[in-house]
Amino acid sequence: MLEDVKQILLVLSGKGGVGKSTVSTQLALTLKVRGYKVGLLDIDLCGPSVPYLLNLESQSVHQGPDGWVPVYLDNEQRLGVMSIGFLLSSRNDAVVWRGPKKTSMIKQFLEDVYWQDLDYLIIDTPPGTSDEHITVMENLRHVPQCSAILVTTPQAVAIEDVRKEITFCKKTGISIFGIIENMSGYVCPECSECTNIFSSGGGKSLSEIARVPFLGSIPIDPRVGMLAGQGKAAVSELPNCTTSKMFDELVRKLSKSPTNGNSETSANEDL
Ligand SMILES: Nc1ncnc2c1ncn2[C@@H]1O[C@H](COP(=O)(O)OP(=O)(O)OP(=O)(O)O)[C@@H](O)[C@H]1O
Repeated sequence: MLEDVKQILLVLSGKGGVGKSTVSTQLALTLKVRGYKVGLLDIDLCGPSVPYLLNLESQSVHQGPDGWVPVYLDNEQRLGVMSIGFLLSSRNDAVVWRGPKKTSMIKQFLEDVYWQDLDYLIIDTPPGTSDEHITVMENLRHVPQCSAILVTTPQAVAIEDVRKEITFCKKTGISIFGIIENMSGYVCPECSECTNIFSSGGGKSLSEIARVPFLGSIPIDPRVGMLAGQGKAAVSELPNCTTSKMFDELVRKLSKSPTNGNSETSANEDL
């Protein structure tokens, strides 16, 4: 079924809490708003946040004749979502599984969801390089239309972790579409002035050293934070903010790159 997907994007980060799920959901929502058919697969088995971010927590998936039917955001059925969160009876339930069970769940997510024809499948991953990553990378490394978007924040420790993620992609043979720096400065909701709280520019510098495309910066914007849990696209609700412009630009870059970023071949091997 993944053969029917035109482009697959793995959203990765070295550290937790850097905004990976926010980037995954806003990218999926932007693609939907701009007319594409999108799937969003949340493979964070221990902390699935996509059902909450898209206000789909009360939904559940069901088995159809062709596989699991994803949960759709609305009746248009242009954004389908799959997450372990839909299989748990309550948000407070914990998944306490050893590696082999996690591996088998991820394989089912990759093989048994009936996505139908998708323009884009976005895969939101847990932080780091865990069992879930290794399984997903093993299954997707030979899929030519798959590439990775790395999310970091400007702090040195997050940049160091994304450096490891670049090495991980190279070792597993996944091409890198580019790096996004999230929480790059704070936008005051009163005057829209941007203040660099954690500094900024680390993601761009790393992209230059690693010879990986830099896709843009997203500031800390409380209005974007408030969209979490509503399932609303920043490009529709806040069309003039920096975040919306970054996502629209990213969608433009993706549409120009029908298969992948081809950046893996030119990425710096000496990180
Ligand atoms: N640019 C931003 N402006 C304001 N708030 C943001 C921004 N990016 C993320 N947030 C907020 O930061 C919190 C963490 O974001 P998110 O859940 O996307 O991170 P994550 O990297 O996916 O975390 P985890 O490691 O738990 O999966 C959320 O409350 C989210 O709304």
